Amino acid sequence: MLMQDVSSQPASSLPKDDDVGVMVRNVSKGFGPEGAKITVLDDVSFDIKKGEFVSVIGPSGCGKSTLLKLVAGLSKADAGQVEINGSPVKAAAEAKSIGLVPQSPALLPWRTVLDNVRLPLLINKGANKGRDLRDPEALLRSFGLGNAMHKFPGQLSGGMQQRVAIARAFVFDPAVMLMDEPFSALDEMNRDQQRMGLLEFWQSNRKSVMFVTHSVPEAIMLSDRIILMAAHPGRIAEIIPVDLPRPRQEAAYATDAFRDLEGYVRNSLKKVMREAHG
Ligand SMILES: Nc1ncnc2c1ncn2[C@@H]1O[C@H](COP(=O)(O)OP(=O)(O)OP(=O)(O)O)[C@@H](O)[C@H]1O
Repeated sequence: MLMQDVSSQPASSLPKDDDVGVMVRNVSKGFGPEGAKITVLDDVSFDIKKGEFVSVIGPSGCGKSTLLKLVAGLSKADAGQVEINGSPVKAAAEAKSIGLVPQSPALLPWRTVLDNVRLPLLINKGANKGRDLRDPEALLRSFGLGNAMHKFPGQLSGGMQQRVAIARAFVFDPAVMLMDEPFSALDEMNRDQQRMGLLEFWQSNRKSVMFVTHSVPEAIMLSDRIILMAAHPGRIAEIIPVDLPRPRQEAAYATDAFRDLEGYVRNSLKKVMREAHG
Protein backbone atom coordinates (compact mmCIF):
# COMPACT_ATOMS: atom_id res chain seq x y z
CA MET A 1 0.00 0.00 0.00
CA LEU A 2 1.52 3.35 -1.00
CA MET A 3 0.97 6.05 1.59
CA GLN A 4 1.44 9.73 0.88
CA ASP A 5 3.31 11.62 3.56
CA VAL A 6 2.09 15.13 2.86
CA SER A 7 4.00 16.62 5.77
CA SER A 8 7.16 16.29 3.68
CA GLN A 9 5.51 17.36 0.43
CA PRO A 10 5.88 21.03 -0.54
CA ALA A 11 2.45 22.51 -1.19
CA SER A 12 3.65 23.92 -4.52
CA SER A 13 4.15 20.37 -5.84
CA LEU A 14 0.44 19.49 -5.44
CA PRO A 15 -1.46 19.37 -8.75
CA LYS A 16 -3.46 22.41 -9.84
CA ASP A 17 -5.52 21.60 -12.90
CA ASP A 18 -9.04 21.27 -14.25
CA ASP A 19 -9.58 18.02 -12.36
CA VAL A 20 -9.52 19.73 -8.99
CA GLY A 21 -12.87 20.28 -7.22
CA VAL A 22 -11.52 21.53 -3.88
CA MET A 23 -8.13 23.15 -3.49
CA VAL A 24 -6.82 24.01 -0.03
CA ARG A 25 -3.38 25.61 0.05
CA ASN A 26 -1.29 26.52 3.08
CA VAL A 27 -4.37 27.30 5.14
CA SER A 28 -3.96 28.42 8.74
CA LYS A 29 -6.60 29.50 11.21
CA GLY A 30 -6.55 30.55 14.85
CA PHE A 31 -9.03 31.72 17.44
CA GLY A 32 -8.67 34.24 20.22
CA PRO A 33 -7.50 37.82 20.64
CA GLU A 34 -4.39 39.16 18.92
CA GLY A 35 -1.36 38.18 20.99
CA ALA A 36 -3.14 35.24 22.63
CA LYS A 37 -4.34 33.51 19.47
CA ILE A 38 -4.49 29.71 19.52
CA THR A 39 -3.58 28.12 16.20
CA VAL A 40 -6.25 25.54 15.33
CA LEU A 41 -5.14 24.77 11.75
CA ASP A 42 -1.51 25.05 10.73
CA ASP A 43 -0.46 25.13 7.07
CA VAL A 44 -3.02 22.66 5.72
CA SER A 45 -2.83 21.78 2.00
CA PHE A 46 -4.75 19.18 0.02
CA ASP A 47 -6.88 18.74 -3.08
CA ILE A 48 -10.10 16.85 -3.73
CA LYS A 49 -10.48 15.88 -7.37
CA LYS A 50 -13.76 16.35 -9.21
CA GLY A 51 -15.92 13.36 -8.38
CA GLU A 52 -13.63 12.17 -5.59
CA PHE A 53 -14.87 11.13 -2.13
CA VAL A 54 -12.49 12.17 0.64
CA SER A 55 -13.04 11.61 4.36
CA VAL A 56 -11.39 13.58 7.13
CA ILE A 57 -10.67 11.74 10.35
CA GLY A 58 -8.69 12.68 13.45
CA PRO A 59 -8.81 13.16 17.21
CA SER A 60 -11.42 15.39 18.78
CA GLY A 61 -10.43 19.05 18.55
CA CYS A 62 -7.96 18.64 15.67
CA GLY A 63 -9.91 21.14 13.58
CA LYS A 64 -12.02 18.94 11.26
CA SER A 65 -15.15 21.09 11.56
CA THR A 66 -13.11 24.29 11.39
CA LEU A 67 -11.57 23.05 8.13
CA LEU A 68 -14.98 22.09 6.73
CA LYS A 69 -16.33 25.57 7.54
CA LEU A 70 -13.42 27.18 5.68
CA VAL A 71 -14.10 24.98 2.64
CA ALA A 72 -17.81 25.87 2.89
CA GLY A 73 -16.95 29.58 2.84
CA LEU A 74 -18.64 30.02 6.24
CA SER A 75 -15.43 31.16 7.88
CA LYS A 76 -12.29 32.86 6.59
CA ALA A 77 -8.75 31.52 6.82
CA ASP A 78 -6.09 33.71 8.47
CA ALA A 79 -3.68 32.64 5.73
CA GLY A 80 -3.77 30.49 2.61
CA GLN A 81 -6.25 29.87 -0.17
CA VAL A 82 -9.40 27.82 -0.70
CA GLU A 83 -10.78 27.36 -4.22
CA ILE A 84 -13.79 25.42 -5.47
CA ASN A 85 -13.61 24.34 -9.12
CA GLY A 86 -10.98 27.04 -9.69
CA SER A 87 -13.01 29.91 -8.12
CA PRO A 88 -12.37 31.57 -4.77
CA VAL A 89 -14.51 29.91 -2.10
CA LYS A 90 -16.56 33.05 -1.39
CA ALA A 91 -17.72 33.30 -5.03
CA ALA A 92 -18.42 29.54 -5.13
CA ALA A 93 -20.53 29.75 -1.96
CA GLU A 94 -22.54 32.66 -3.38
CA ALA A 95 -23.09 30.70 -6.59
CA LYS A 96 -24.42 27.77 -4.49
CA SER A 97 -21.69 25.49 -5.84
CA ILE A 98 -21.19 24.08 -2.34
CA GLY A 99 -23.69 21.81 -0.59
CA LEU A 100 -23.52 21.33 3.17
CA VAL A 101 -25.04 18.57 5.29
CA PRO A 102 -24.82 19.34 9.02
CA GLN A 103 -24.72 16.89 11.94
CA SER A 104 -28.42 17.29 12.65
CA PRO A 105 -30.99 17.48 9.85
CA ALA A 106 -32.45 20.91 10.83
CA LEU A 107 -35.75 20.37 9.01
CA LEU A 108 -38.73 22.67 9.55
CA PRO A 109 -41.27 20.52 11.46
CA TRP A 110 -44.31 22.33 10.08
CA ARG A 111 -43.39 21.77 6.42
CA THR A 112 -43.75 18.44 4.64
CA VAL A 113 -40.63 16.55 3.55
CA LEU A 114 -41.14 17.72 -0.04
CA ASP A 115 -41.61 21.35 1.04
CA ASN A 116 -38.46 21.16 3.15
CA VAL A 117 -36.46 20.05 0.11
CA ARG A 118 -38.13 22.70 -2.09
CA LEU A 119 -37.43 25.49 0.38
CA PRO A 120 -33.86 26.37 -0.70
CA LEU A 121 -35.13 26.73 -4.28
CA LEU A 122 -37.84 29.18 -3.17
CA ILE A 123 -35.52 31.20 -0.94
CA ASN A 124 -32.87 31.56 -3.63
CA LYS A 125 -35.17 32.12 -6.60
CA GLY A 126 -33.12 35.01 -8.05
CA ALA A 127 -29.76 33.30 -7.68
CA ASN A 128 -31.09 30.07 -9.19
CA LYS A 129 -32.06 31.54 -12.56
CA GLY A 130 -30.35 29.88 -15.49
CA ARG A 131 -28.63 27.12 -13.54
CA ASP A 132 -29.11 23.41 -13.28
CA LEU A 133 -31.30 22.41 -10.37
CA ARG A 134 -32.46 18.99 -9.27
CA ASP A 135 -36.12 18.06 -9.18
CA PRO A 136 -36.97 17.68 -5.44
CA GLU A 137 -39.42 14.82 -6.04
CA ALA A 138 -36.96 12.84 -8.16
CA LEU A 139 -34.22 13.47 -5.58
CA LEU A 140 -36.41 12.20 -2.75
CA ARG A 141 -37.29 9.11 -4.77
CA SER A 142 -33.62 8.38 -5.42
CA PHE A 143 -33.01 8.52 -1.67
CA GLY A 144 -35.80 5.97 -1.11
CA LEU A 145 -38.15 8.61 0.28
CA GLY A 146 -40.83 8.44 -2.43
CA ASN A 147 -43.47 7.35 0.08
CA ALA A 148 -42.44 9.91 2.70
CA MET A 149 -42.69 13.04 0.53
CA HIS A 150 -45.97 14.27 1.97
CA LYS A 151 -45.23 13.36 5.56
CA PHE A 152 -43.91 15.75 8.19
CA PRO A 153 -40.36 15.35 9.60
CA GLY A 154 -41.73 14.27 13.01
CA GLN A 155 -43.32 11.23 11.34
CA LEU A 156 -39.93 9.94 10.09
CA SER A 157 -37.10 8.07 11.82
CA GLY A 158 -33.85 9.92 12.56
CA GLY A 159 -32.15 8.15 9.65
CA MET A 160 -34.89 9.12 7.22
CA GLN A 161 -34.76 12.74 8.43
CA GLN A 162 -31.03 12.83 7.80
CA ARG A 163 -31.62 11.44 4.29
CA VAL A 164 -34.05 14.31 3.67
CA ALA A 165 -31.32 16.76 4.76
CA ILE A 166 -28.91 15.12 2.28
CA ALA A 167 -31.48 15.28 -0.52
CA ARG A 168 -32.05 18.98 0.32
CA ALA A 169 -28.31 19.67 0.04
CA PHE A 170 -28.25 18.12 -3.45
CA VAL A 171 -31.11 20.25 -4.75
CA PHE A 172 -28.75 22.91 -6.19
CA ASP A 173 -26.75 20.16 -7.85
CA PRO A 174 -23.61 21.53 -6.18
CA ALA A 175 -20.16 20.67 -7.52
CA VAL A 176 -18.92 19.98 -4.01
CA MET A 177 -20.70 18.35 -1.10
CA LEU A 178 -19.48 18.86 2.45
CA MET A 179 -20.74 16.60 5.22
CA ASP A 180 -20.00 17.04 8.92
CA GLU A 181 -20.59 13.68 10.65
CA PRO A 182 -24.06 13.40 9.11
CA PHE A 183 -24.76 9.97 10.62
CA SER A 184 -23.21 10.43 14.07
CA ALA A 185 -26.56 10.71 15.87
CA LEU A 186 -27.84 7.40 14.46
CA ASP A 187 -27.56 3.92 15.94
CA GLU A 188 -25.10 1.56 14.23
CA MET A 189 -27.63 -0.36 12.10
CA ASN A 190 -29.40 2.73 10.91
CA ARG A 191 -26.08 4.42 10.34
CA ASP A 192 -24.89 1.61 8.11
CA GLN A 193 -28.09 1.71 6.10
CA GLN A 194 -27.79 5.49 5.54
CA ARG A 195 -24.12 5.15 4.67
CA MET A 196 -24.88 2.56 1.96
CA GLY A 197 -27.76 4.72 0.66
CA LEU A 198 -25.45 7.71 0.35
CA LEU A 199 -22.83 5.58 -1.38
CA GLU A 200 -25.36 4.28 -3.90
CA PHE A 201 -26.55 7.81 -4.68
CA TRP A 202 -23.01 9.16 -4.98
CA GLN A 203 -21.97 6.29 -7.25
CA SER A 204 -24.40 7.56 -9.87
CA ASN A 205 -23.98 11.30 -8.98
CA ARG A 206 -20.24 11.70 -8.62
CA LYS A 207 -19.54 14.95 -6.79
CA SER A 208 -16.42 15.99 -4.92
CA VAL A 209 -17.22 15.08 -1.32
CA MET A 210 -15.47 16.10 1.89
CA PHE A 211 -16.87 13.93 4.66
CA VAL A 212 -15.94 14.42 8.32
CA THR A 213 -16.30 11.32 10.48
CA HIS A 214 -15.02 9.64 13.65
CA SER A 215 -15.71 6.17 12.25
CA VAL A 216 -12.82 4.32 10.61
CA PRO A 217 -15.03 1.72 8.80
CA GLU A 218 -17.29 4.52 7.55
CA ALA A 219 -14.31 6.46 6.17
CA ILE A 220 -12.99 3.34 4.41
CA MET A 221 -16.34 2.18 3.00
CA LEU A 222 -17.12 5.60 1.48
CA SER A 223 -13.81 7.11 0.46
CA ASP A 224 -11.24 7.22 -2.30
CA ARG A 225 -8.78 8.77 0.17
CA ILE A 226 -8.73 9.45 3.89
CA ILE A 227 -7.12 12.59 5.30
CA LEU A 228 -5.81 11.80 8.76
CA MET A 229 -5.35 14.89 10.92
CA ALA A 230 -3.24 15.41 14.02
CA ALA A 231 -4.08 17.93 16.75
CA HIS A 232 -2.48 20.90 18.59
CA PRO A 233 -2.19 22.43 16.13
CA GLY A 234 -4.52 20.77 13.61
CA ARG A 235 -2.54 19.58 10.61
CA ILE A 236 -2.48 16.76 8.09
CA ALA A 237 -0.55 13.75 9.37
CA GLU A 238 -1.12 11.43 6.45
CA ILE A 239 -3.30 10.93 3.37
CA ILE A 240 -4.31 7.30 2.99
CA PRO A 241 -5.59 5.98 -0.38
CA VAL A 242 -8.47 3.48 -0.22
CA ASP A 243 -7.78 1.08 -3.06
CA LEU A 244 -10.93 -1.01 -2.74
CA PRO A 245 -12.93 -1.70 -5.91
CA ARG A 246 -16.13 0.25 -6.63
CA PRO A 247 -19.06 0.00 -6.61
CA ARG A 248 -18.83 -1.09 -2.98
CA GLN A 249 -21.43 -3.19 -1.23
CA GLU A 250 -21.77 -4.16 2.43
CA ALA A 251 -19.89 -7.41 1.70
CA ALA A 252 -16.72 -5.30 1.36
CA TYR A 253 -16.54 -4.98 5.18
CA ALA A 254 -15.74 -8.68 5.47
CA THR A 255 -12.86 -8.72 2.96
CA ASP A 256 -9.20 -9.07 3.99
CA ALA A 257 -8.32 -5.89 2.09
CA PHE A 258 -10.90 -3.93 4.14
CA ARG A 259 -9.72 -5.38 7.44
CA ASP A 260 -6.04 -4.76 6.63
CA LEU A 261 -6.76 -1.15 5.77
CA GLU A 262 -8.89 -0.74 8.89
CA GLY A 263 -5.99 -1.99 11.01
CA TYR A 264 -3.63 0.40 9.27
CA VAL A 265 -5.89 3.45 9.74
CA ARG A 266 -6.56 2.59 13.41
CA ASN A 267 -2.82 2.32 14.05
CA SER A 268 -2.11 5.63 12.36
CA LEU A 269 -4.89 7.22 14.40
CA LYS A 270 -3.45 5.78 17.61
CA LYS A 271 -0.04 7.19 16.69
CA VAL A 272 -1.34 10.73 16.23
CA MET A 273 -3.31 10.46 19.48
CA ARG A 274 -0.23 9.26 21.39
CA GLU A 275 1.76 12.20 19.99
CA ALA A 276 -1.02 14.60 21.04
CA HIS A 277 -0.90 13.34 24.60
CA GLY A 278 2.89 13.54 24.73
N1 LIG B 1 -15.47 29.86 16.98
C1 LIG B 1 -14.50 29.38 17.77
N2 LIG B 1 -13.93 30.13 18.72
C2 LIG B 1 -12.94 29.66 19.50
N3 LIG B 1 -12.43 28.42 19.40
C3 LIG B 1 -12.96 27.61 18.48
C4 LIG B 1 -14.02 28.04 17.61
N4 LIG B 1 -14.34 27.00 16.77
C5 LIG B 1 -13.52 25.99 17.11
N5 LIG B 1 -12.70 26.35 18.11
C6 LIG B 1 -11.65 25.50 18.73
O1 LIG B 1 -10.88 24.94 17.69
C7 LIG B 1 -10.50 23.61 17.99
C8 LIG B 1 -10.94 22.70 16.86
O2 LIG B 1 -12.36 22.61 16.86
P1 LIG B 1 -13.16 21.76 15.77
O3 LIG B 1 -14.58 21.78 16.16
O4 LIG B 1 -12.79 22.23 14.42
O5 LIG B 1 -12.51 20.33 16.01
P2 LIG B 1 -13.03 18.90 15.52
O6 LIG B 1 -11.83 18.16 15.06
O7 LIG B 1 -14.13 19.06 14.53
O8 LIG B 1 -13.58 18.30 16.88
P3 LIG B 1 -14.66 17.13 17.14
O9 LIG B 1 -14.08 15.89 16.52
O10 LIG B 1 -14.71 17.04 18.63
O11 LIG B 1 -15.95 17.56 16.51
C9 LIG B 1 -11.13 23.28 19.34
O12 LIG B 1 -10.14 23.46 20.33
C10 LIG B 1 -12.23 24.31 19.47
O13 LIG B 1 -12.47 24.60 20.82
